[in-house]
Amino acid sequence: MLAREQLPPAVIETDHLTLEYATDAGVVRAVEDVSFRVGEGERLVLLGPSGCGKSSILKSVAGFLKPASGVIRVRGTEVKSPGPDRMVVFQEFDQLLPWKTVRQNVEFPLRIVGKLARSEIRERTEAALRKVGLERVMDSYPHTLSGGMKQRAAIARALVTDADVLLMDEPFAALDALTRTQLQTELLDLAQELGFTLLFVTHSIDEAILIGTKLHLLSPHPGRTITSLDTDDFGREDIGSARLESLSREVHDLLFAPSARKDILEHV
Ligand SMILES: Nc1ncnc2c1ncn2[C@@H]1O[C@H](COP(=O)(O)OP(=O)(O)OP(=O)(O)O)[C@@H](O)[C@H]1O
Repeated sequence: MLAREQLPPAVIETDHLTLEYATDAGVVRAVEDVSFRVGEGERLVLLGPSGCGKSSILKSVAGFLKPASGVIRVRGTEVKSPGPDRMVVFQEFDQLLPWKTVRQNVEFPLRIVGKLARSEIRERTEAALRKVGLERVMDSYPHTLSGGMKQRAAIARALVTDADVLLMDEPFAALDALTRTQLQTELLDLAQELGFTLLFVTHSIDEAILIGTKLHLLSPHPGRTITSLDTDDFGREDIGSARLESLSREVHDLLFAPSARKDILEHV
């Protein structure tokens, strides 16, 4: 465990976050009293069963859902609305508009902001596409790209606004196992190369261990913190190893076998 002064500077912090939805049947509490901290360049994965509030937390960090209580800060400033510093990458990268080229898709957020000259939009778009290695397909349409290239385009679209915080909500959930593994690896390469800070949601334990430098485990509805785990020393070389399998089993028990929690938490 690092002393607080050795931790990388905080990028995202939630402090006793509680999230609720008003419905016709009354108030639904989705998340209760969840606190976590994501440092510069860290990848924190929110992991928990369906309905525990992972997407709600992501939405609230993005600025689309106001806390019922508690605070969210990004680089020390309270989040009150969406901002260009943090971008959401949705499932299967389906925010890419099929009728626009890769270049047009990536420049789209800059056009919406509407403050930049055409030449600057062009320069920034091309720089973002070069960063993710897509300069060759700038003028292609999304349906002609591989899954990996679509992911790169979606990330370029986030980076073009100078966002250095990416929020990803189960981006690989609907993909076949092989493509999923390939995209997980690509995401890790990009994260290392570009150094963005990542908040990632999944309900796959293996994916969480592979992608995350930290896991934040949530209990079933309403989501409360079970524990946080440091998984920085697990990487792609551990895929299929006994070490990863053993951690994966422990995480499974923490999530789904409350009776096992006490023993496990005593030695993690
Ligand atoms: N717009 C909404 N209105 C009312 N209730 C909602 C709304 N969105 C989510 N909820 C409820 O909040 C709880 C948490 O939902 P959320 O989608 O955040 O969970 P999740 O952990 O991301 O689930 P999954 O893994 O299935 O995507 C659920 O009980 C859900 O029914």
